[in-house]
Amino acid sequence: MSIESNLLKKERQNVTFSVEELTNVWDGGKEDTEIRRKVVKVFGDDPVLKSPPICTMTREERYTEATRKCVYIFRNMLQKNGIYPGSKEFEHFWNAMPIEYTLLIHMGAFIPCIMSFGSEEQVAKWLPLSANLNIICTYAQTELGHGSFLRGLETEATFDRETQEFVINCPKVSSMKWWPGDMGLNANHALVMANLIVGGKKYGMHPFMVQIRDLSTHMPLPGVTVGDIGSKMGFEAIDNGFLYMKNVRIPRENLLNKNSEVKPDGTYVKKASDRLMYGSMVNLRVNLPKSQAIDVLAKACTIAIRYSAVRRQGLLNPGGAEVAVLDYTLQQHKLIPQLATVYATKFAGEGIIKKHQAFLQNMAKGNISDLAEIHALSASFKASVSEQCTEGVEVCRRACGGHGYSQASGLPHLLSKVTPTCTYEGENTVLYLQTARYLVKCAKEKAADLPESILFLVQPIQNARGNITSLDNLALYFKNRAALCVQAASKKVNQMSNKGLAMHEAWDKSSVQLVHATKAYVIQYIFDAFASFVKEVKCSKSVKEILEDLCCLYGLHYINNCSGDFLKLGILTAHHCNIAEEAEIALLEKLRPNAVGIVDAFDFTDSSMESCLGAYDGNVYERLFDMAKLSPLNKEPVHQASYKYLRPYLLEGRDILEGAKSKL
Ligand SMILES: CCCCC/C=C\C/C=C\C/C=C\C/C=C\CCCC(=O)SCCNC(=O)CCNC(=O)[C@H](O)C(C)(C)COP(=O)(O)OP(=O)(O)OC[C@H]1O[C@@H](n2cnc3c(N)ncnc32)[C@H](O)[C@@H]1OP(=O)(O)O
Ligand SMILES: Cc1cc2nc3c(=O)[nH]c(=O)nc-3n(C[C@H](O)[C@H](O)[C@H](O)COP(=O)(O)OP(=O)(O)OC[C@H]3O[C@@H](n4cnc5c(N)ncnc54)[C@H](O)[C@@H]3O)c2cc1C
Repeated sequence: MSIESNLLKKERQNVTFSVEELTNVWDGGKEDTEIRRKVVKVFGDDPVLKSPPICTMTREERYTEATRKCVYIFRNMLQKNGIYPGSKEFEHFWNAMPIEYTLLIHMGAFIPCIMSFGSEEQVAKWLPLSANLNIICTYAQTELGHGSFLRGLETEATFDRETQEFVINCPKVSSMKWWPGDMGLNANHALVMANLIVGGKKYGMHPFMVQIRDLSTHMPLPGVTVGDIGSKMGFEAIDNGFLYMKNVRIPRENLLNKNSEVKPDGTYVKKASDRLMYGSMVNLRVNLPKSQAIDVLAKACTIAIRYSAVRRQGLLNPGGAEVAVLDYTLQQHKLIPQLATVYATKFAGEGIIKKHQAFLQNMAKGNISDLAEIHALSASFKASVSEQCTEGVEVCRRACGGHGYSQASGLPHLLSKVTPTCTYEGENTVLYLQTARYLVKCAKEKAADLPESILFLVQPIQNARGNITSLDNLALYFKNRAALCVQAASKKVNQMSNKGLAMHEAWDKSSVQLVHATKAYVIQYIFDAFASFVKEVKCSKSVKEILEDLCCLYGLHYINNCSGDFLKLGILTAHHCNIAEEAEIALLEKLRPNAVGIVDAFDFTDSSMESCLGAYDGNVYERLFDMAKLSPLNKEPVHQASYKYLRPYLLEGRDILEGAKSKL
């Protein structure tokens, strides 16, 4: 056994709690752990799902492998293994997915859309076809010229009463659809968001089913120009695409008409609120943070913490042995708070998923009164989590020194996967501003008219009592800060507008404070949700203590990073800030011996991370060497390019050196 493996073994012997029990808490119960492991094993054991490591493949190979595997998974594995939406297996299905996948927009964005925008007949027509991969459909909303400002979208769907068709057109280059996943190569249909025009009148954005490729030849249909947008920062396996449509005709029935309809005579009938058009985005904002950001940070923590426990560099005691870098307080200060972020955002996110499910049940009964609250919450939660996880993964990557820059560490892949979560499904700043709008409105309301999650905004500020680092007091600081920040930002908007600025100008001039206030609001939500979870969870004392420490660390780390805010608002004194700083350092020291145990509890398989630094056995150096040998550049002992371009000068060098030798 290598020295490094031995070090990791010793770390595990020193853990003071049951790793298996923490895994159960993380998964949502013992039964969930069993189900997850069963799903992971079925996928892991299947030889069809084996591929070379992604860092040894070209983009084309990665796209091909991911498509091959995903077609196999969605056609052959899901049903066979009882993995269907609503089942426990489905909840844990992400943990079993290959490291790269395609067809995600088809499965994860289009299918939910057809369910929320389609009438019963339309769902009956399109759902079985798409579930069986008989059609592949992308979600084509963003255009080359517009992504955030949806009222600015330019693609048009004009009703032709004569033929009972819609004519789809992208009037300018900037109007072509750009970015949608699965669109460049795989899709033969697109759910196109286009401006509906009937009898010369514009009715705004509506969803249309548009066939873009021939079903037998897969060739683009007349009027359709479609392709892959090219190499990106990451997502190499995914065919994000462009789609330029010129006079593409679709039948009238292809307007997804659950919420609005165009009758054969051209009458436009609105059946539900326009805002439900945005429902598919709320759905993804609620559901994607876990698999696309939180689990990504959890993997980065697993890699960085295991590696830091075996990487020895420098001395703590002069004259002593070299220490594992995890023993440095500064390394702990980088990495252990990231673990706290993983836990806080995961348990807060579960609360939002439950709230969203309750909203959907009410909506089915015609009640959408909670729409504004769930929109505000999901928008700011997606923004905050994506930001925290992206920053966290980069901290983990840099904490691994030089090896963190190598693809073999798995960290660049994780970083390039988490970074676009700040942009897709709503650019973060734009989403924060949406929530700000809601908060400013709420700040003017009476308590009786507000949902519970927002009541603190209008309630009197309470003073903390007792131990300043207790979870209750930390929760109170976050609430007080959020309330004061929202009130201050609202006040600024009002003052600007009272001075004579138009409302939109007053809003823009206050937008820095508005986004700041929204961040304060969502952090208080996340902290509060995590603290409530920790209080209520049923588990042993030792596991509870780990969770309490992580929760406290999450709060303290955040406060210490922006203590200026708490001081400015009079929530904390300089004395409090000193106590908070020392309390954080003490918690790092306390959690250090359990750090490897806490990441082990995530229970990621080695194959789900493809990391030479983060594998369970800690054999980092052998793995790095083995992976380097697999580099396509090492296929031959002499690479043709170096031979071809360098040889003349090397020969010169040889003659000089050999001449020098003969003179000696
Ligand atoms: C087989 C496995 C599948 C499992 C799937 C499970 C999970 C899925 C997981 C993973 C999926 C994985 C990976 C996904 C990878 C990539 C996906 C990327 C997909 C995309 O990337 S896809 C494009 C998304 N692209 C956007 O995201 C555009 C952002 N841009 C907007 O979203 C709007 O354009 C906005 C908000 C800026 C409009 O701003 P605006 O100021 O112009 O507003 P507007 O006048 O239009 O709205 C007036 C009133 O509507 C309210 N309102 C607005 N939005 C609402 C909403 N959502 N719900 C309820 N109410 C809403 C307002 O609050 C206002 O209310 P009020 O007047 O009362 O204040
Ligand atoms: C990997 C990936 C996958 C994607 N998949 C899909 C998909 O499947 N389907 C799809 O339709 N789209 C998809 N998209 C597109 C994505 O949804 C958009 O890129 C996103 O919504 C942001 O819009 P934008 O690009 O227009 O950014 P812009 O809005 O142009 O943002 C540029 C800058 O302007 C700022 N800004 C914009 N508006 C305001 C404002 N009102 N106030 C202050 N600042 C503002 C932003 O904060 C940002 O800093 C994907 C994108 C990526 C990167």
